[in-house]
Amino acid sequence: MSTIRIRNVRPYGEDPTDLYVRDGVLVDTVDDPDETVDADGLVALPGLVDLHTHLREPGGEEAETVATGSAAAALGGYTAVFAMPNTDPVADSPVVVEHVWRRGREVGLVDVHPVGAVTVGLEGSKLAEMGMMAASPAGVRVFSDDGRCVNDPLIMRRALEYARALDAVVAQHAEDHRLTVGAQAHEGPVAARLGLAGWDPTAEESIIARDAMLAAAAGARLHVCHLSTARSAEIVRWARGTLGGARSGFRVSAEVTPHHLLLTDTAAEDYDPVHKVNPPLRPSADTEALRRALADGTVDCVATDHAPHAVEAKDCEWSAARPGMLGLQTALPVVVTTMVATGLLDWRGVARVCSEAPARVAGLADQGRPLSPGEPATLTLVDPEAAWTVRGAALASLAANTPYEGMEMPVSVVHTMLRGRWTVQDGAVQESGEVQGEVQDV
Ligand SMILES: NC(=O)N[C@@H](CC(=O)O)C(=O)O
Ligand SMILES: [Zn+2]
Ligand SMILES: [Zn+2]
Repeated sequence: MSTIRIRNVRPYGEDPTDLYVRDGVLVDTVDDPDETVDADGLVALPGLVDLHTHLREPGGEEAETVATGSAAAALGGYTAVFAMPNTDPVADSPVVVEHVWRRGREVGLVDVHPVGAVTVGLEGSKLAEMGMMAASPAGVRVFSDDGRCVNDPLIMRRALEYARALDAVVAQHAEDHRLTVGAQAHEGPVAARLGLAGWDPTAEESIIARDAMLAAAAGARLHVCHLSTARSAEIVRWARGTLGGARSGFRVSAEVTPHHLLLTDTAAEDYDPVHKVNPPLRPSADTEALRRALADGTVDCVATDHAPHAVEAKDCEWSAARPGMLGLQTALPVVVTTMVATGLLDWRGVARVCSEAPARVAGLADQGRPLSPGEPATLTLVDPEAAWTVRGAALASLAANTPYEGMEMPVSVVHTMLRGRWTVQDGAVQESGEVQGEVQDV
């Protein structure tokens, strides 16, 4: 492998320096590097890690594939993504998770870690082969029925007990489905005025409280997917403190999506299903509380919930449309808009919530690492001044369902590097077509 000098770069937005790479690892210095890149004051961050991505393969290849989703991820500054199992077939067995994992390695743009389903077919009634998925080459350590909630408390308890034994985490899509039958938008004055059936926030909050208690009793790790209300954050805070206390092994973590930090329920006023998402967009009091909870560490990290949908699934009346929106290429700029421009986080904080914390939640050893000698050369270089305008058709995803169409984003990802190899240079994907570096085998 080669040696690289990245000149005049600002790690975490701090003082300019040079970074050196040898054989995929950051080193103190290199004499006579094979390649020199002038970063011209770009901000360097550890490669971003997304705990919540829908890559749609297998079965949904009209909306996204491992290849197109990996390209979108790399362009967004990501070096690792967790692919949700609500595919067709569902990723509830070693054969499906291995397929996704192998495709990720073949594409080679980001580390693709399959999330295993908690229950067979996401049906909520019978536990999936969690142990077999954990033992497979895909080394599954995150389990979720995302898209659906593990609603049955006894199944959830058993899943948490297995997860604890496997040193894995259960990521819950917190939604009591009994409370959201037919729900279309956040239950409140906006939905009432628009004539859309309300999605009761208690459906989310009650499951988070219940799961925190089940996880504490099991001494297990629970991760809350796409937390969306102020009260949900309060419950996580309580679970960490009062409930957490002396219980060994118990830990609750939580993620918030960029769209729940920026957009509010009034977005539905245009009846454009591009704004339909699960959980629904909430009022501004919630968005603001979520920003504060992310800043103070109550919410650990940002996760995109990148949910590509084919035109047919979105180009229809609101109630018939599928929920979900694109996120990988707009996540970092939205975090800058909502958290950095508002003074809630600096670039160190962005590295924490977009890279270090998600890597820690998922137990990744070689992602979310400091930008220091001896660490993997896995990073992204961001131009903090380069604004761009979002065009769904120009994004790398096969689908175009971005809620930010025509919106100006304040920063641009310029280069992304995975273990010493450029996956993106000057905003363009560098195709590799082969497995690069070491992906954590088990
Ligand atoms: N978020 C969504 O609205 N949709 C997700 C499922 C999910 O994350 O619950 C999808 O798979 O499309
Ligand atoms: Zn979900
Ligand atoms: Zn999801």
